[in-house]
Amino acid sequence: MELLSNAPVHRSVPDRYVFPPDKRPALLSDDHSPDVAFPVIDLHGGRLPVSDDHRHQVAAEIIRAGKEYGFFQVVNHGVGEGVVRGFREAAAEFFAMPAEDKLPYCSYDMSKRFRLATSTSYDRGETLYWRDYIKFRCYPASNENARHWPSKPANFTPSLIEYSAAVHELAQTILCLIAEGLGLDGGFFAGDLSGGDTHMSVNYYPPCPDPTVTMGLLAHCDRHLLTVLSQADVAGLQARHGDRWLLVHPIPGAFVVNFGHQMEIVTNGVLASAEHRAVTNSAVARMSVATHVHPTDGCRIRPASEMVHEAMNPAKYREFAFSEFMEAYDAADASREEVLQSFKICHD
Ligand SMILES: O=C(O)CCC(=O)C(=O)O
Ligand SMILES: [Fe+2]
Repeated sequence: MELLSNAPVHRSVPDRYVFPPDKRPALLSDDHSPDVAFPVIDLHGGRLPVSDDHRHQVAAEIIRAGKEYGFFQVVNHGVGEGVVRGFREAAAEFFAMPAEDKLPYCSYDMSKRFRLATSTSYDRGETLYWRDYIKFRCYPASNENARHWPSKPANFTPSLIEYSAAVHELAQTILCLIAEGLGLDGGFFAGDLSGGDTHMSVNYYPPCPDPTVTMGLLAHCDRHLLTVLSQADVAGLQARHGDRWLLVHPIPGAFVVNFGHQMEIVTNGVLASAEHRAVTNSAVARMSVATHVHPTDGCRIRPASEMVHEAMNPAKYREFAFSEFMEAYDAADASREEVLQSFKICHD
């Protein structure tokens, strides 16, 4: 496997990374226009605000942002700066290791519990994406999960344990606020809907000599319930809003939050999962750390009864086990419409 993180610095983009013009990342909109910034929500330290009024206000902000964009950023979220920095540094050190140290982890076998690869497994076309990544289960830090984590660099495991526990707590707080904002019981998403092992993707995009002809990551929706992503201070993430791709402007220290397919299905379409993708830049390497909250494999997924009204708003999706969705997602190469097709109920 040819890793970008071990390649010599490229002076031009090799042909195998050059996309045909219709697949290149031209922004469909003016991303500088001030009216299209994704909402930034202050979480007041990350614990659930105690006063009901205050909590309702934050919950309402989240639902407003979620309905309009499917993406928002959170600040003052309670995850310590040092915790984020600690894991980001360890992950960056991992990508910087010599090829021979990384070789044992290289694999395209999606069942591997810790794997390093380049490009993506979801686009079987010839062109490669300008990206290396690691994927693994990051929480809980059980023996079953932790024994697959790399022993080098030495600070990888301790910093991951701290980071994942803090992001897990933040995700649960956000899920609680989402539930309350939708008029559901605060614990609605606790339990099986968010109780699967949490997965992590760390994406590494080295500087690219010509970002206009390459892509970092293909357009996709996340397959699980909720994503909490750190992109630090380097831009590259774009989210679809209507027919436009908008840049998610980096705010140092903030987390980007977006909904996966399961959130869209459980809320019967109210909180839709937005497509997103990553573009490259020529100046600096970019690293994003995406934490994906999963249902348990056997969890039965269906639109919540509170979100369904037989006459006015019938269920848009049939019931299924989460593991069935995972298989359909792989088979559909992550294409939003194709994957949802086999779970939709037609009402006409
Ligand atoms: O690099 C990014 O900002 C996007 C990563 C992403 O969408 C993912 O890992 O699912
Ligand atoms: Fe994603």
